[in-house]
Amino acid sequence: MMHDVKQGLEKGPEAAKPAFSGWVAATGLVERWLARAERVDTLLEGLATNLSGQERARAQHLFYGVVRWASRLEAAQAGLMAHPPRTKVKAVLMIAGFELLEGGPALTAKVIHHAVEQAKSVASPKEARLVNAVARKIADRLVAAPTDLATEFAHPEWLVARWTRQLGAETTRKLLAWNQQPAPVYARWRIEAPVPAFLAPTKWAGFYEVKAGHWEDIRRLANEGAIYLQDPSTRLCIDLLAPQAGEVILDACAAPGGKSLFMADTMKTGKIVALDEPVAPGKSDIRLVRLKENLARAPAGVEVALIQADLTKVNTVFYRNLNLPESYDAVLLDAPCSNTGVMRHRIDVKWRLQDGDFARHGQTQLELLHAAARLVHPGGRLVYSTCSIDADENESVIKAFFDSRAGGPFKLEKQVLATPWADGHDGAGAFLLVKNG
Ligand SMILES: C[S@@+](CC[C@H](N)C(=O)[O-])C[C@H]1O[C@@H](n2cnc3c(N)ncnc32)[C@H](O)[C@@H]1O
Repeated sequence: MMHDVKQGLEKGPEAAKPAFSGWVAATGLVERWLARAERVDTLLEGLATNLSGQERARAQHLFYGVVRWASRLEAAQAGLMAHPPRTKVKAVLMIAGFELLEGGPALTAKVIHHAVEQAKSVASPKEARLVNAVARKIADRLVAAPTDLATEFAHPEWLVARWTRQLGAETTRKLLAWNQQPAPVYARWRIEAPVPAFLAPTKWAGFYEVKAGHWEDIRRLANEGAIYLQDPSTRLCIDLLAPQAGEVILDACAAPGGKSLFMADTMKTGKIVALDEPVAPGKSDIRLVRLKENLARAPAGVEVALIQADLTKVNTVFYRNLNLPESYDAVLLDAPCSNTGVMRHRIDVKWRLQDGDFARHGQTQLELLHAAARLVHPGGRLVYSTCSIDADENESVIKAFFDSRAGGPFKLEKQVLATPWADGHDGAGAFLLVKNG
């Protein structure tokens, strides 16, 4: 049977839905990722719904594994073939390579046999013979001990060099090893009801680790609003902001709304204005769709308003014209960032990131911070937060703010910097700035 590049992906409602295996679905995902550099989360959203829960989990596991280890898997097949294979065949070899890395030498024969059998249908019998010959050499290369951190942990060299300069080699190794581990799924429990047994308590109050094999239950609980899937690190900025009942709060970079909902759950009564920038032409509006869905789940006592605007371009008249407050008891600025604290979840970030991005983000973050600061009531609170572990996006932004005139009325009350290797969850930065009364 021949499949096209969309194997395992939805082709529209009219298309027949054959029951693909997770392995075959993973080949389709890897092929598209290799061919067009589509984002991992976008590709997964399109994964066929006719896969069983187990096969879906398998597809995701293999796809994530390949993306996590991409540079090492690419290096293992480099120069082994006289001509570059079709992307489909490269995808087969990369999945087999990941299984070889994961399973170790004891599984070599089994993994290669399976990959060859799959290649016969996914690609062609001739290409299956190529897979058979090449996969053996890949297996030999993958057992050889890597000589440097970037190769060993499949990260870009420049990023490893940057972290080594900032953190030292030992901590960088811990961070790299952390990033390469499959991430547990965490749920924040939102309702007054007994927590089901497939949610295991964690040391972070209100957060539970989802046990494997319960995806349908999780989907149902999320749809019912009993849980919200988010990492325990998300609590840090909310704890600093400490939303109070009856307050009027601006979530200045709100989409997809995980923290808006967290604040609404914490305050139980009051008002949240959730702002995020308009969707650029040709871009997906999925984050705003999710924001709307999440705001709709806020407790009844919390009034919510959603606005699409560029925070840096609107002034108080804009809010007044919308009948919204011109200043707020508290403002959360959860700024766009490099995502270096969440690379265990956002597995393709490292392949997109560039060295210059840190300075670029820092500049944007400072502009956003200036804009957010203008919207804080006298005596009000402003929390600046990122999911970055980089000082250029955390301490340096706060320092530049206090070095400017806009920082004058504010005092830095408290700051939290979470790092995965020390805290055991995603990395994050959060800074509480209080405005003079
Ligand atoms: C880290 S995300 C926010 C995540 C969100 N707080 C949550 O917990 O779900 C940063 C957000 O900032 C938004 N953003 C970036 N620049 C903006 C701007 N100039 N004005 C408003 N929103 C902006 C992005 O669209 C993105 O949704």
